[in-house]
Amino acid sequence: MTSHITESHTGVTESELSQQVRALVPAMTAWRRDLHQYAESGWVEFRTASKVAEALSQLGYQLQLGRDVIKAEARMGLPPEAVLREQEQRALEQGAVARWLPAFSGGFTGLVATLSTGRPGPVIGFRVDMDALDLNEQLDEQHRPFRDGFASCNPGMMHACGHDGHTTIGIALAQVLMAMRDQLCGTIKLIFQPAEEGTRGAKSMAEAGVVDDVDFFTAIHIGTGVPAGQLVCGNDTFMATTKFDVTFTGVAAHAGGKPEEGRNALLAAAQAALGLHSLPRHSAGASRVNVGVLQAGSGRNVVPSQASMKVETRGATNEVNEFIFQQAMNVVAGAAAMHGVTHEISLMGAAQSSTPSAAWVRFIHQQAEAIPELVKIVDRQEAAAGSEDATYLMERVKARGGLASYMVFGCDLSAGHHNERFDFDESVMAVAVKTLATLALNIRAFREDA
Ligand SMILES: O=C(O)C[C@H](NC(=O)Cc1c[nH]c2ccccc12)C(=O)O
Repeated sequence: MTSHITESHTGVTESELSQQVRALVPAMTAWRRDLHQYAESGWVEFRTASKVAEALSQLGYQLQLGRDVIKAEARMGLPPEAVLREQEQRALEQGAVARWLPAFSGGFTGLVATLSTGRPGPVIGFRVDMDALDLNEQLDEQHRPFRDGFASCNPGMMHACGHDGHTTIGIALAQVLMAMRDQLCGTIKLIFQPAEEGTRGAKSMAEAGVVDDVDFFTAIHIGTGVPAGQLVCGNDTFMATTKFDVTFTGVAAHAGGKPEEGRNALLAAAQAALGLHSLPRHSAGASRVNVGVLQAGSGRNVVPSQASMKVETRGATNEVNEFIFQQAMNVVAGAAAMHGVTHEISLMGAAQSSTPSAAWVRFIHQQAEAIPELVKIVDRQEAAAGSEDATYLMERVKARGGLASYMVFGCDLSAGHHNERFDFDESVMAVAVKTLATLALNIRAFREDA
């Protein structure tokens, strides 16, 4: 760990950093709107990742790409091969930087950019995510991205969770830190992650070892209901979650003439959906179940032989989620048995719960006090629980003796996350860049027992 570092505060003035960031505001807006317009869902962020690679390589960062930062077998919820190929081609047509694409081909759309200062000091890791949601953007004049001509041009893909902002923050942070590298020590690692939605990407980056040398780690999010001007230094409300698909396979038959020869997959799925939503709870904390998709059958007079469901379980702790998930497996198997059909389960995504490191949260809190735009700084929030696969990276850092956190930068939103009218006040990006740069510039001042 890094508590032995005793050099004094770097004395970086807020105004110098402010100037750097202010100069980048027009570029940040342009970046964000470009990424918003060419929204790419999880594992197909070919254009996005290539643009990030091009920008950071030009800045002089050392890059690790694709398979070097993503463990193939640990990826979850990957689209079919044909979709990956088609989306890569589309990215090329939409201006992806061709020379980087081979590294990302086949669903390896992540990268890590490293700045080694050459001066002794800790490794600081910042994680941003790059993927859009599977959602059609609202196309009307009331929605600013449409009005101002930067609504998504990719059907069924929309940045409705702010990851276009996160990616932009990562790029701008890279610029600021490179410009101020003489005032930095140690090593900065900027982690650009694919497929956060559905909690599918982070595990593969954790298992590739991208944070194994990281002493101080934070992931970030904007919005999530936190008011503008507010910073949450150590968000700790993430639920553990398991995402899975179920397919039921029965036997089709004449619904009038020989129904007894059929095995009804639709009824098995319906039975399972009701059973899943009536699972017993756990005394150790909150839990959730959601059957988000159920599709079955092929025709009115045919006993349905096929059904599929997309399901998620969540729990306040890993233990609660595991309990709910195991119950869910029993329900699915039971429903299949009732109707004499077979079933298959595919794991599509997962995340853990994780608690930020108290000493690092304290440091973030102290450093954030110097950012004038932050009018309220809190360590944690009681919030409607969501999930985050950055928890895999947090847990990996902590398991190796590093400190980890998850910061949320509040901002005004036009609609809730995952809504087709979602948009955010872009000024939050500069605030985030300033705050994260401050952490890196002042890391020498960190004290375990401060
Ligand atoms: O499980 C997922 O697919 C991830 C997705 N994650 C988010 O929406 C991020 C998120 C939700 N709630 C919060 C609160 C703070 C930061 C980030 C978030 C979710 O919970 O559905």
